[in-house]
Amino acid sequence: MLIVPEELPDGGGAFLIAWQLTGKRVLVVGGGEVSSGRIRNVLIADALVTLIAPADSLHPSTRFFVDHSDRVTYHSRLFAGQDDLEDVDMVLTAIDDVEESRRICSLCRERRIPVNAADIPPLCDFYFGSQVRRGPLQVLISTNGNGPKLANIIKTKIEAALPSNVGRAVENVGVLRSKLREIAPGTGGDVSKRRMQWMSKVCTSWTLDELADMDAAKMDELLSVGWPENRTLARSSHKNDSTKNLCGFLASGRLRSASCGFAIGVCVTLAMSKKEQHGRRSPSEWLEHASKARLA
Ligand SMILES: C[C@@]1(CC(=O)O)C2=NC(=C\c3[nH]c(c(CCC(=O)O)c3CC(=O)O)Cc3[nH]c(c(CC(=O)O)c3CCC(=O)O)/C=C3\N/C(=C\2)[C@@H](CCC(=O)O)[C@]3(C)CC(=O)O)/[C@H]1CCC(=O)O
Ligand SMILES: NC(=O)c1ccc[n+]([C@@H]2O[C@H](COP(=O)([O-])OP(=O)(O)OC[C@H]3O[C@@H](n4cnc5c(N)ncnc54)[C@H](O)[C@@H]3O)[C@@H](O)[C@H]2O)c1
Repeated sequence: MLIVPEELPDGGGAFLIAWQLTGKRVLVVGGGEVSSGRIRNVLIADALVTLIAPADSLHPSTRFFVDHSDRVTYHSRLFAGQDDLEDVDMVLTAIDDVEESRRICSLCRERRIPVNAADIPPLCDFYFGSQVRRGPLQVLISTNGNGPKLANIIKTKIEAALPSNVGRAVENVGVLRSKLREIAPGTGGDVSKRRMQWMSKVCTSWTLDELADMDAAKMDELLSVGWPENRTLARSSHKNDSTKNLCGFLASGRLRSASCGFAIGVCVTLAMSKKEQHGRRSPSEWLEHASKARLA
């Protein structure tokens, strides 16, 4: 829920976004080691790369991308001028010539093409950051130019703190969301609101391990039983078979008897004590715990 702010935010930060580059053309100028890192970063985002750099100066990893990726178009020469900027959506310079970087950046600015000049912050429209990637999970660590090495050190801490299955959990939630959109399509309005509320409930009531272990059958059950009845069938409340059937049955509202309330109470208590015993945490609880424990 959006709370009306009491004061304006402090400035001095950068705008953090997950820029979508699928099918966009990125020009990389320079073929050294830094260039190869840049190429890798934009290939991960499915960009189309044009590389301009003399062949005799290509770093082996840059050469590898030229030789193995059909998304990389290579020109063995120096940057020629504005014609090289035709139909380009983003420019990354990684050259050992600050004056030439300056010239390329000003040509880009004339065309309003976003540009990064490696290690020359005043010329950059955006900075690179240190990155953690686990499947579709992407964490960007930026010190906003204050300490790139520190960004790298913090990245290592975050990597060590993340559970190994976090990427799988995110992937599964993505699959579940797209399946949900198939059975409950539409943008905006009540259906969208209901979808968002239900997905939020699934993410908060299932543990990270459970989300990571969610298979196709479990997703189908969630969508065919949980979604219509607005329940999340959180596995922690029906892990063993005796409670599973009873709780599922009772909570579905199909059994109408005087014993109903008592039975549900027992199931919930059992499930809750089980949850406490194993100390399982939902992703949001886990993140809160991890940030306190590891980054303190
Ligand atoms: C994240 C990462 C991505 C990447 O570039 O690939 C990155 N630098 C990385 C490493 C790194 N860079 C440098 C060192 C040596 C130690 C040190 O100086 O601290 C190390 C550490 C190492 O090599 O281990 C030197 C350096 N970097 C910049 C300057 C110029 C200046 O500050 O004026 C100088 C000094 C040159 C000099 O002194 O002459 C500038 C920038 N570097 C940035 C990003 C942007 C700000 C990011 C942020 O603040 O978060 C920004 C502003 C522009 C940009 O390039 O986009 C990558 C981490 C990869 C990883 O995760 O391991
Ligand atoms: N951000 C970082 O982590 C980081 C780390 C090291 C260096 N750097 C900086 O990045 C830049 C590149 O570093 P590197 O180690 O890859 O350098 P490098 O010297 O290995 O490679 C430079 C490349 O640029 C090419 N080049 C030079 N002028 C060109 C032009 N006009 N047109 C096309 N290609 C041209 C060269 O032929 C070569 O392929 C340097 O300015 C360096 O200070 C950044």
